[in-house]
Amino acid sequence: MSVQSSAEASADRPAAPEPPPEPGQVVAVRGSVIDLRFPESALPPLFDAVEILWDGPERLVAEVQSHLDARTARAIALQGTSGLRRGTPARPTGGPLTAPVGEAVLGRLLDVMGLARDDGPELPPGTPRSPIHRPPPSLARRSPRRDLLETGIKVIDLLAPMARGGKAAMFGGAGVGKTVLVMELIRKMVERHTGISVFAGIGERSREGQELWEEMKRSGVLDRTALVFGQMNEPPGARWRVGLTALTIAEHFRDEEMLDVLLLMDNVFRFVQAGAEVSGLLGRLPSRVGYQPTLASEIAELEERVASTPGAVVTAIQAVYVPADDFSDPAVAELFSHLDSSIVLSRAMAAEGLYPAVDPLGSTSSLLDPLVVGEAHYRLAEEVRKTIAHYRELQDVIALLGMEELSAADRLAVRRARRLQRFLTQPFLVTEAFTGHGGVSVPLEETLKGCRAILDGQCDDWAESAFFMTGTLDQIRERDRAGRTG
Ligand SMILES: Nc1ncnc2c1ncn2[C@@H]1O[C@H](COP(=O)(O)OP(=O)(O)OP(=O)(O)O)[C@@H](O)[C@H]1O
Repeated sequence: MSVQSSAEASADRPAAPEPPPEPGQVVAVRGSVIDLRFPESALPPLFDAVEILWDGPERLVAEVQSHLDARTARAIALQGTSGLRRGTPARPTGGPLTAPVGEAVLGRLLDVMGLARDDGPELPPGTPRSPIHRPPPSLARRSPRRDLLETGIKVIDLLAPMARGGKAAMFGGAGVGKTVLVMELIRKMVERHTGISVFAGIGERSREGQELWEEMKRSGVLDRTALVFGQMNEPPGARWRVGLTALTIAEHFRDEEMLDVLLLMDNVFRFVQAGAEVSGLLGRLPSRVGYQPTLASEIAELEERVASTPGAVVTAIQAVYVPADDFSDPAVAELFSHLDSSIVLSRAMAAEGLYPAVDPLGSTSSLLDPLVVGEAHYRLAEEVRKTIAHYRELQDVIALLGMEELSAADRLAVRRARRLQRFLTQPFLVTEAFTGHGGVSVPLEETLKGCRAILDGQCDDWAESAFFMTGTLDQIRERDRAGRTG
């Protein structure tokens, strides 16, 4: 019997396929944090995904966050880890987490991993996937747009105009109307938007996701929309990464299919909050107000990727929860700096029922510039702000001494400011069911005409109540007349 040397034997055989990556194993589990040990040559790089080969209720994937030594990685799980034991095998996937992209995701509701979470079938096996971590487009490839996007919402079009291809956010404390405003914008824009829409539901209630799904179905735009959810009942890892999954889907449509994208994110604060939870779980020292030390870079990592390129436009609308109504909160302050339009919702206005409770003085937009909106619009907006600001200054005096103590000029200013405040309210399409008022859309031209007329004193004698929750000046005139004759 002849014995072949091992070298001869391997020369005779055809080349063997690459062996699978060396499996590692779980060495510690603390909630969502998993420590994994690998052979030294197989330690996965930072941000790579590792599959935990367990027999738990669902697929378990973790993202590497740090290297404890040459063989041990610390990772954050994207699903629940309850029941996971030390010694469970784990295999690096050879790259970062990927999201399914393209045609197949339209009309579907997905989770952070891109798994279908609606009642439909799994995505087709050949669906292309893209890594969720990638750099933002270079400055040379960005094409900032300054085309006005008329929303039909008076106060926004007048004081914080939005841009097609820009980034806008609604800021506000709990229950002041962020979600209602985002839903209204979706209703108004999605139907006339010709591209596709991507919605990221980050850390909010599952019920809201369900309502949105129904809303999209009703308005017939679901087949042009992808919804990605990581809601408040999911682990921090899922809430932290779900925004990137949605962005990856949006980027594919922008870069590969050259389609305009409407990107909606509710709620970006929950992304920051999830990042803070992850940071704490990983044992990093907190920074200001307990936030993660990487707060600014995490926000930039998300926001910088929301960009328009010469081929296609990405218009982003975001909701931002403001904890304890504190606008100096570091996360909120950091987010402000990334936006074109910041729409601030005021609790005092919501308490008075002045919906949408958009604060005329706190809301800003880089588009409110004479070179973009024109000199007349710009001056009018400034005049509206000045009149309302003056009224606010006088409010304490009025509360203490009454209107009678004001000068005639101040009384007139108060009269006009109150009419302006009411003129800037309007009923929404999405609130028809519970307010009983039919929703209205007001063209910018009509908004400007109305404000001009109020400031010029043409409506000083009209009943104040006629201005509340209506549309154009003509409708208000009719209401006022009806009130007098009726
Ligand atoms: N434009 C509006 N017209 C009438 N009512 C409104 C309007 N906006 C908000 N509301 C009232 O305020 C409630 C809370 O609104 P919404 O859920 O949008 O707040 P939110 O800021 O998203 O709250 P949270 O931070 O708790 O999610 C609504 O259920 C509704 O009763």
